[in-house]
Amino acid sequence: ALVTTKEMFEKALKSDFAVGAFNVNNMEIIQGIVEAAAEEKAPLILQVSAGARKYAKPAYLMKLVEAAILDTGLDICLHLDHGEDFEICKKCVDDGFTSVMIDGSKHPFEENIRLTKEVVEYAHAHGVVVEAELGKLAGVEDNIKVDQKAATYTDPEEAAEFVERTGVDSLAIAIGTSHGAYKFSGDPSLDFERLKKIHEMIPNTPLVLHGASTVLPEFVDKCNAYGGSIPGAKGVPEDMITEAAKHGICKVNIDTDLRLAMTAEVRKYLQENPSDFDPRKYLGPARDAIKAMVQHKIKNVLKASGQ
Ligand SMILES: O=C(COP(=O)(O)O)N(O)CCCOP(=O)(O)O
Ligand SMILES: [Zn+2]
Repeated sequence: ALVTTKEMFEKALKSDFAVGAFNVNNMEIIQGIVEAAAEEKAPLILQVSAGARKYAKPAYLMKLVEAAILDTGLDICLHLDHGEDFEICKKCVDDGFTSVMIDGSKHPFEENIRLTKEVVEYAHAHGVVVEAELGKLAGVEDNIKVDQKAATYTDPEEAAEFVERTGVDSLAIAIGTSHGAYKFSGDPSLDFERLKKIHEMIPNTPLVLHGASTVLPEFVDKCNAYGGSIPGAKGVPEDMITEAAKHGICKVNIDTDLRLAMTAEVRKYLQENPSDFDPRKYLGPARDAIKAMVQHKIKNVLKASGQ
């Protein structure tokens, strides 16, 4: 069935695992992710950004997720990723999403609170949970661009006041991650001291980590070997994600690692099979690559198998 994150986050908050939140925008990506979660018997969040809604059209995405539930019997949370304003959050609540993010992190503190409260009121009235964001991620990813200088990490005291005043169900925090494939110019590092302080201040609030892709070198190399060019791409080491799940992180956003796995596979297939032109020939292996990546994340990084 379509479920909220309430139950899965209650469990994740008490244990050392985190729930994978994977971005979707087409059939093969949804199928690959869902098959992996079904095999791992793991809790699952499928998340749709504004860009994905524009790309695939809301009706298609909703029906694909309903089909996934019909096909597997899985409980799945359908989540709006980075909702910019009340309107898109309302639209998704009305469309049947079970969770929405209102990302007010680019606004001043008081405006972020006002906007988040407005969404919480509407969503809760319809049985939908809300994720908000405090602190700014750096980095670039489609519509999500934050100038490095303005990137400021989450303040633990502000986080406590924010959660108290908004009633939000989960909080996305900034502790050094950023969207996309170029997260660090130097050595990767997360501010674990800050994470522990935030978790101490709001121990009952599930925390969310955006920009949590590892940008696995194996897939960067594979992309580059078959016509790609993404030198210097670097993400968050997987052991840091596993560690973060021990200190309040309950939801881990992963998009870039899926993109790399899928793109590497398509590049490889097309280069090795110049006479093929049946999309099933390369979208099939791409789907398998998504499934393998998600299974790896659930099993070895999020430790969410069987949860
Ligand atoms: O946190 C993440 C992904 O982090 P990652 O890049 O480390 O996978 N997200 O919220 C995904 C944002 C995707 O937005 P868009 O569809 O506009 O490109
Ligand atoms: Zn994000």
